[in-house]
Amino acid sequence: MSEAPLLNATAITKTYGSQIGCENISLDIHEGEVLAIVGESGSGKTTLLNCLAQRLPMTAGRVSYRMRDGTTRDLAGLTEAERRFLMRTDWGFVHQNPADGLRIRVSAGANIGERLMAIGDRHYGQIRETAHDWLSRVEIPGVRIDDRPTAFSGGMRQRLQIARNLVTNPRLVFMDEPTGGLDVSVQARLLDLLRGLVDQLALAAIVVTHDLAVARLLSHRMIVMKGGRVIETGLTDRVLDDPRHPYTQLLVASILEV
Ligand SMILES: Nc1ncnc2c1ncn2[C@@H]1O[C@H](COP(=O)(O)OP(=O)(O)OP(=O)(O)O)[C@@H](O)[C@H]1O
Repeated sequence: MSEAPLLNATAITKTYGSQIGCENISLDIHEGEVLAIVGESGSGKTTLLNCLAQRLPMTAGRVSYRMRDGTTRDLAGLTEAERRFLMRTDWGFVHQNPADGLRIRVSAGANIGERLMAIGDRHYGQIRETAHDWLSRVEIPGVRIDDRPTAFSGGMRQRLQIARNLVTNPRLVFMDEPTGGLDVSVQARLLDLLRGLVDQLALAAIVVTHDLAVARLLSHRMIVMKGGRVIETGLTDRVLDDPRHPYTQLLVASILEV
């Protein structure tokens, strides 16, 4: 892992009127590191993720990012064009609902190809070949390349969304409950696939999940949120095997009882 963090967040707060979304959160993420954000419903996980990914304006705080050219930039200072370019190239965002991250009316191949075209690729044959290659990497048969995502199962759609995000070789991928809403057996397979891709590509990822098994399998480090605040943070195995905060102890115990 490189020493300077890829992304640094300092004292992030987001309020919705008088309602606190998340409060005074600071964190670092390094290249190739997977961070899980866990906590009960309403604890502020999605709010934090969306602030980090610049999808939601923060009430206070700062996010800086080490760009591909090596310079570290305060993301509030990016121009709209720079911000869009960053999101299309170096970042990915995997939504819980694949329909939010796909263009549902165009083919699977076009869903992948579109990201490549957005960064300037113009060679149709090459784009199609890359799309084909990515479909097989996410275990979608190449013969389905011209099918629309509407003809896919939930698991296939989610795998397509992942391919669409990874085709530009991002260094950081944000994921909001990537296995939520799928059958348990489909979840397990998707999680396996995700873990393989994250390893192979040495991706950094920030993964929101309420499922501690997802955190255990995917992440190196985790933060536990409650009421908009971080109440515990540490290496995933340490937090899950030896939780220190009473709330984390409760969270871990409730899973073990199931
Ligand atoms: N658009 C909004 N307007 C007002 N309050 C909001 C809005 N979005 C979130 N909140 C509030 O902010 C707090 C954090 O919500 P958030 O969705 O970030 O939690 P979460 O941990 O992601 O929950 P879940 O797991 O249910 O998605 C909650 O109290 C929620 O009601």
